[in-house]
Amino acid sequence: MEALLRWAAELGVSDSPPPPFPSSASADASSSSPSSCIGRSLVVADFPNAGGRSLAAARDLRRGELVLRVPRAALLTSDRVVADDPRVAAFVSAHRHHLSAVQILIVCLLAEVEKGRNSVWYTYLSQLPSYYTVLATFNDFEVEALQVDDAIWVAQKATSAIKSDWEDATPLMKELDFKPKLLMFKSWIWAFATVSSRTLHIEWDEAGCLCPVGDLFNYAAPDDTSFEEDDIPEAERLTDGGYEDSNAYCLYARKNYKKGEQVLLGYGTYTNLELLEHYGFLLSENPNEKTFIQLDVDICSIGTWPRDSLYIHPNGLPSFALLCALRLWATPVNRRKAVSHQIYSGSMLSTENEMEIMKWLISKCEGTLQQLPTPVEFDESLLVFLHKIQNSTNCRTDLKQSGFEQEFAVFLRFHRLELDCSDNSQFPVRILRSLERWELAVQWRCNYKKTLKKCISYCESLVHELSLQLNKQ
Ligand SMILES: C[S@@+](CC[C@H](N)C(=O)[O-])C[C@H]1O[C@@H](n2cnc3c(N)ncnc32)[C@H](O)[C@@H]1O
Repeated sequence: MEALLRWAAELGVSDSPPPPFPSSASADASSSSPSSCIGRSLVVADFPNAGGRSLAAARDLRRGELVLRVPRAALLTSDRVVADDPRVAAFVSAHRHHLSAVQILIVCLLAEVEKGRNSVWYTYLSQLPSYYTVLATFNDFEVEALQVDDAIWVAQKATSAIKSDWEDATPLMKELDFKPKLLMFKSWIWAFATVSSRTLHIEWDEAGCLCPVGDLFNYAAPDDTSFEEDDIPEAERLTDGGYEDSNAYCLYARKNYKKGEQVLLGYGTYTNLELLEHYGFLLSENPNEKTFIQLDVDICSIGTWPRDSLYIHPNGLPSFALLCALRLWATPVNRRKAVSHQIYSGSMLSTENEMEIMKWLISKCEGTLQQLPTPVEFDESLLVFLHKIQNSTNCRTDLKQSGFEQEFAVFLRFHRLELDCSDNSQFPVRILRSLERWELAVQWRCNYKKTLKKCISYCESLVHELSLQLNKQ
């Protein structure tokens, strides 16, 4: 890490704003060491329960302060790799018409990996994670563990899209004479996940750029109230950053931070499945989470609401659009036109109509939960077990006590492995990584089921209230 921070300093990456007057230059020079690009506003720190390696405030930071500036010379982009290497340029240009911007960036990244120590990006590349947990890395066992059809479909689609991207780009990589290891799908997935989880947006390339040091910020959901944005007028809201006229990527503090606190970026508003797909993690509390249930086509097509607006919020409440669609759907066909203004304004139509849709939602959520192979309580205990077994020094005993011997036997069979923990030996690395992804899948489905349960409770209490009202009438 020190080597990366030194290398980045040489390229002009800095966490201190450029001095406003020449006289302050000496003060700046004394506070930020040339051996590191950070230290004045940020330090590298580990947050084991909040994303691992990241950047923390080196001092109290004020909302809106520039915390990191990464000049264009330090950004790894396709055009930079191509400009530095005429051979790569020639081959890429011959294939550009049939490859996407992301495929080209992946090939450029792998071309730099291929160069090893001869790459100008070697110091940066050496600090990249050696593996990822994005959905496309999930094997069949881990995908099945998601249990919910929609999520399984998203995972399978992600893998097949990446596979077809890899197949399309393979002739170019062969022309570039990549080593057999770098031609493998595994290497492509690694490079894809690097690009997917670490690039920042730039205007001139839709694949984005890899931003050394700037890619060490972990994520917080953008409308997290900790960002203190609620009472700021839209026009004054601060963005996390972007590429600016000053020819540098500039990143700003979105809230006040105390010294030592983790400084977070809002990469965008993602559901947990999207976070898992693009970044390989999920949030136990995600304000942007959307829980979708299977809806008949007559509900989906009843109004003008897009399908992705018909969902359940993390607190169990149906989305505005879902509520409106159900109210309209539960109205007799010949009355629908007459009530449409009420529907679109979001008003309840009648106690009976509201009771009917609440009861429908209860039975839909109950039916969905019943069809899933395991109840939420089982998933919760499985999560405790999976967490424990990954850090276990005595897995045979831990396994016996857990009651998950059967599930674990299926897992081991999938990996064609015999359990041998008699000598307290650790699991092989590939098994530990699979356990990590299995845990993520169970975490995802557990959150899904909890939301459906919350929806049932919410609807039940509303039905109760409404029936009291009906009795009074
Ligand atoms: C841009 S990188 C951030 C730096 C990264 N932690 C590292 O060590 O290089 C994004 C990755 O960090 C991890 N990450 C970011 N925010 C996270 C969070 N809130 N919870 C868990 N993991 C997170 C995920 O693995 C994600 O793909």
